[in-house]
Amino acid sequence: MILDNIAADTKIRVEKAKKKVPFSEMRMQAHLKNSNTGFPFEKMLAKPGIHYICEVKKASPSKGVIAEKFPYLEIAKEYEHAGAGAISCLTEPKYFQGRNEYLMEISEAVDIPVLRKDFIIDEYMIYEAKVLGADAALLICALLDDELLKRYLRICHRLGLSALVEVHDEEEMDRALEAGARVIGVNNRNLKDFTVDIENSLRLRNRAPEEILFVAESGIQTAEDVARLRAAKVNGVLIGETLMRSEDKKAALCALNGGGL
Ligand SMILES: O=P(O)(O)OC[C@@H](O)[C@@H](O)c1c[nH]c2ccccc12
Repeated sequence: MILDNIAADTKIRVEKAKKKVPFSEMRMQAHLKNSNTGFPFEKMLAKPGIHYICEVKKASPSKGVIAEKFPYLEIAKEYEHAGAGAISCLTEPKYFQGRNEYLMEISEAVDIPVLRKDFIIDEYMIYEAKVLGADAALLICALLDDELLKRYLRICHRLGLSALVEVHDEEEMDRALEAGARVIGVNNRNLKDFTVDIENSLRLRNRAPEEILFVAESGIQTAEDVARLRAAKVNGVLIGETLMRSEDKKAALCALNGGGL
């Protein structure tokens, strides 16, 4: 499966990174940063209504290159001005053409929380996320066993980073809850065949208790999609491709929100 290949490549990437900045050094740098953040990503999602996590993504394994022109800083600022609640920034280089620098520069340039979107398979990447300026990091349930998931959640929270724990089905949802996830994202994209179905989020919504912040991810294209998720009391929607392909991000976000934001 694609996820196995990405995980294998990510492992090689992390080993290389550790040669430049060793683990102990990265961890120390992360601990030098302020951990008393108040978790702005979670605070934003906890406000009433539905919130938009807008993704800065050049390419993906399912779609190839999405944005030939990729002025990532401008895109991030446009999202912020359009009313985004947070920005999701891909840092995976091979499959998504992301870069750590994008995250670092974007987090400097905007005032809203920034999520590191990557395939975290080593705690080094959590410390790195903190050093790069992230407010939140994605933890993909399918890549981590129960023990690691718990451990990585604890590391995130100690650093003042929120963790968006990504699940695909009931079993992973239960694992995420058991591990102590405070924010759960349901990915509507099936990573085996790349089909997307927002029913996945709608179906899993009620399996998480009220106090858990809930994000619907992937394949969100229309105001009707957002309206259905809003009605299901989803706290946030993570949208990439639809916005990346829109010339006018503000107009696109307004339209998705049903006419205004
Ligand atoms: O472009 P879309 O279909 O709106 O999807 C955004 C986001 O959900 C998707 O990029 C994503 C969801 N989970 C991921 C994990 C890794 C990389 C990317 C992702």
